[in-house]
Amino acid sequence: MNAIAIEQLCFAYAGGAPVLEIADWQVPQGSRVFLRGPSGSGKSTLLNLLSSTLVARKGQGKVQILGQSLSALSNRGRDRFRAQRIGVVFQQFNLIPYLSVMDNLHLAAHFGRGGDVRERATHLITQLKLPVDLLKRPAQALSVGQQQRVAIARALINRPQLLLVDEPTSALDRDARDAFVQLLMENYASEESTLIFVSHDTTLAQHFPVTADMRDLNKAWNPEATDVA
Ligand SMILES: Nc1ncnc2c1ncn2[C@@H]1O[C@H](COP(=O)(O)OP(=O)(O)OP(=O)(O)O)[C@@H](O)[C@H]1O
Repeated sequence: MNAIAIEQLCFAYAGGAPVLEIADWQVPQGSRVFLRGPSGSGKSTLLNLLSSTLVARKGQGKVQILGQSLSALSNRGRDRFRAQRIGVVFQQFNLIPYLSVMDNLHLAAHFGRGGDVRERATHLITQLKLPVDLLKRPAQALSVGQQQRVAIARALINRPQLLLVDEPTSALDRDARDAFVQLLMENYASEESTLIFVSHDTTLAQHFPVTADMRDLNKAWNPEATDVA
């Protein structure tokens, strides 16, 4: 099965010209894809459509995730689908600062598949090489690197089949970036799990068997209309 199947997508923000046009893009389950592209080429818009934070309206084409058409779901159905099947690590980690690490993980699990959250949280934190007593600390009392690991734990707590990662490494130095990608790969390895990793840092592409470039994928991208990073 494909983890992602896009057909005739032509997405515009309200009142604007199309910013994302993808005729056909399929990502088989189990793929690990490095997604690159200049600033403004539509990477975040694409990730938001894949996570169903944005939805292609009628006539804007088809986005299917794990065989499910996202526009066929109600808002509530999409929220449930996202919580149960998709994990995200976005640029801001979006941890709730005053809640403990455990409560942040509990909150994510509450909207997901359930099960023994405490045991799974402890297991993930250990796997991510963090001390277990960190679970009791408020998220705001952690270093940036620790918050990043907790954001990975939160994304993995519901055992997502699709993981979307958007440049969480931009604040880190080169060695820390490589370590982050390695950590992700080690902790998110199964034949069913699909990873889409967006970054400007092309040196990270070496960790991925497949690279996709928005300049090829997005026919609406016009380099003259946007600033190029
Ligand atoms: N909320 C929005 N409303 C209107 N236009 C938007 C909105 N968000 C993004 N755009 C436009 O959509 C296009 C693609 O932007 P997007 O943020 O997806 O690119 P990106 O490749 O992620 O860029 P960056 O690498 O700088 O984050 C740009 O022209 C941008 O100005």
